[in-house]
Amino acid sequence: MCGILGLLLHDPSIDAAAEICEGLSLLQHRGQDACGIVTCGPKGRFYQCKANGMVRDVFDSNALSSLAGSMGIGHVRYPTAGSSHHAEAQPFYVNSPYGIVFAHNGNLINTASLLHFMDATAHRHINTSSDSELLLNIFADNLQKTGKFRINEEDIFTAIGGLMEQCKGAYACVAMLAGFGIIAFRDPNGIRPVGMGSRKAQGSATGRDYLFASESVVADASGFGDWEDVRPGEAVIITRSSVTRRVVAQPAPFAPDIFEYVYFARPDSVLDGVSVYRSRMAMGDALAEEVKRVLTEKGITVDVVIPVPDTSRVAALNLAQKLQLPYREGFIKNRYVGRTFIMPGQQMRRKNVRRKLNAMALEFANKNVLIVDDSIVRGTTSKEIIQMAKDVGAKKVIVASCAPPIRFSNVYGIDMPSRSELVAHSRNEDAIAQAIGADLVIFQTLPDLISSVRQFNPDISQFDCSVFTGEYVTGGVDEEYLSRLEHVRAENTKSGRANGVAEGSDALREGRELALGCSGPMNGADDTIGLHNSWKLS
Ligand SMILES: O=P(O)(O)OC[C@H]1O[C@H](OP(=O)(O)OP(=O)(O)O)[C@H](O)[C@@H]1O
Ligand SMILES: NC(=O)CC[C@H](N)C(=O)O
Ligand SMILES: [Mg+2]
Repeated sequence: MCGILGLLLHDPSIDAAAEICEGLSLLQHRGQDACGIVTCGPKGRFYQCKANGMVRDVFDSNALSSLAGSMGIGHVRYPTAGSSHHAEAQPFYVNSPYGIVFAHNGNLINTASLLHFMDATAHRHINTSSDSELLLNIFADNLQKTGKFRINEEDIFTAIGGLMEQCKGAYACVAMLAGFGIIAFRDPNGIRPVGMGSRKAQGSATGRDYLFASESVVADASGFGDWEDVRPGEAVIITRSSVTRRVVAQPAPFAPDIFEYVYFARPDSVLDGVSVYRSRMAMGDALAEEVKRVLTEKGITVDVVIPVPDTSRVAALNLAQKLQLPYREGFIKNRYVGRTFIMPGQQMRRKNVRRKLNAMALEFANKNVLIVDDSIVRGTTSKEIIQMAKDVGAKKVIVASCAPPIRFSNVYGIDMPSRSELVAHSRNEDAIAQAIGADLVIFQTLPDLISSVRQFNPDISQFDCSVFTGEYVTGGVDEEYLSRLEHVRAENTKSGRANGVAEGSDALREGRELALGCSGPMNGADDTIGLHNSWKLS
């Protein structure tokens, strides 16, 4: 998952960079590997700063002060395609036509054919293995076809409509055209979120500032109101004089990814009209019923409910209240360690669960504990914390998951391409419990998960639940595709090790070279591309 952001301030004399940076820090939970900002300043010039690292590490006041201009876009990255090389940090830039910068959340599934089209027909060079660079070049190629000296909104809608015909997969995107404005669009199934808000501009009676962001939390924090989701298949173009929006895609089923509500999004965000917080409370309520049923059936009693910080807290509290059981924060989280699931490499993830969570013996000793987590994916977290709970004297450890068993690859922006790394793949519940060392594991049912979210917006008729069902709403993901994906991941893991590259290092992201090939960046660092870099790329 990545976070995207676009900002256009009404007053051209105010710089947007500091506020974009603030916004990106509110989206940090969506991507910890790399981040970047590009602004557009006087004479339509772009100024960029992007690098590997967290927002607080990449941007300091010097970097921000050299990002001139009252409009800009930003990105936090969690790679799913290509590698984690800094050359794939976003936003991406192309100088032709018009000067475009671009940032993407999601993942394309037809990169191989798009790459061939770029090479054989469009004759555009793709310099990295990132699917986002490819997406940008499809957009640029479509704009180029207008052949115009200056373009207008109609041309942009046509270009994005064309892109939506060509590109398959998940994409929520923001773009900026030099001296023109900012643009957001969302794939026809609306798999990934992006919304927009506005506020009264400082010192102006009628002027307004505009924001695009992956999540509404950014709008809340910076005083933007009138939050609205960009609709599936819709493009929104904001210039200093107008806001124009249009659905440019052929109708397709609206299917936002349900995993945003389970894990990815911040609880204080509202996505597609659903409060993430409320949906997690509902997940806890529904899971309580399932836990009660299973515990009664098995004749097991539980003494205490313990959440796995952070994401499961909301659901665990509701579950405990529903079951009238004590709720205890038995695991204390080191606030300086980020999310472990989105860290690169299994070794790093495993090590960081231990660094991040500490079990308080007092809350575990001689008790039957019910540990609640939002999801069990690779089982990295559960395996470690169950051992920790046992080490401090827990009698029985039962694990309850707010999500059903995850048995299938994600191809829409979560880095889970290979089924074999999922602990629930080819395992029933007893085998999962055994694999993670639990006495019992209880999963939410899929209908209960869906109704926990859908009850807050019945207009959402379906969700992308592919990680639970293996059904992919975009089509184009068959056994051959998935096997190839798994093969590529296995090969890359092997070759990374063979080259002596440490797991989790910059040079290796297991298996992310899907379809785009492995051509490295031509120039090593992006400061050769003609932008005004405020920061030397690491
Ligand atoms: O089974 P796994 O592969 O371990 O993945 C699932 C775990 O990873 C996530 O936690 P993470 O530490 O990323 O974030 P959080 O602090 O927001 O819970 C998620 O909340 C689960 O705890
Ligand atoms: N998680 C995402 O949204 C990733 C975006 C893009 N596919 C990349 O790898 O950079
Ligand atoms: Mg967690």
